[in-house]
Amino acid sequence: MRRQIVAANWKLNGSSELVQSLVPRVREMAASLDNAVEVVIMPPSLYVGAVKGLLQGSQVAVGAQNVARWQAGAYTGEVSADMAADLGCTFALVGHSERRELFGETDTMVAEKVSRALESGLDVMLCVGETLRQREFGEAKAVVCRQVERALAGVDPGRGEKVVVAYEPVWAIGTGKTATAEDAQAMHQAIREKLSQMGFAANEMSLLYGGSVKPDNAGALFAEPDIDGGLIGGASLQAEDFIAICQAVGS
Ligand SMILES: O=C(CO)COP(=O)(O)O
Repeated sequence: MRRQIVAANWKLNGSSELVQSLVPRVREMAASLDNAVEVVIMPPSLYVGAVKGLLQGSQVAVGAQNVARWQAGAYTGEVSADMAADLGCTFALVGHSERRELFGETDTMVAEKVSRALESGLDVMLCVGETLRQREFGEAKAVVCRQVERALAGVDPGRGEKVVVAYEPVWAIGTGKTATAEDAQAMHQAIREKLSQMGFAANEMSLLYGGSVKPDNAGALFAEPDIDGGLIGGASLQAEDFIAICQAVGS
């Protein structure tokens, strides 16, 4: 059974005040959702404990936006997958394009982080996506499939249920430009084929779309057969918008 998931990536946004005002509203509205969507909040790691505390007894999950390549040691400023799991996270976002571009994360580092997250019992939300230039050169599918292959090369294909892939075209993130539902579907299909070639039970795996998802475009994206939910940046900071996007799954 393919999971339907909508995840909030707060990125470097938030405060104690935002946690206190937003999380209870998401919790309340998630409880009244009439679909089976899994809702995940991924705040900056310093707020994970506070967010988790406000979600006790709720089905809304918490995730880490990033984990270290190491589980412990002299790595100042890092947060490990073990620590995220210890604080009640059930997901780790790995390989976001902002991490790849701004923090120099290579496919090798992404693969190491995938391994650490799985070792810690977390579900991995692996982000992949092409730049505008790569798309214009007709390389989008090759780039994305290579990212999938390299990130998951060390993962036992029998563990596919622990892996979610989020396709986020770099040119659509925070720009207001969304991939058309048809283009996104075509890429999701290519990702599923790649996963299948790698030996994963690809039809059982959940593939999310991210990049300027808003309440007014979520329905069309989620109606596509290979798009199982979304990874939401800006719109996840507004309770109404985020919940409207959650409601668009399966509707
Ligand atoms: O990067 C994203 C989620 O991880 C998408 O961000 P936006 O929804 O702000 O475009």
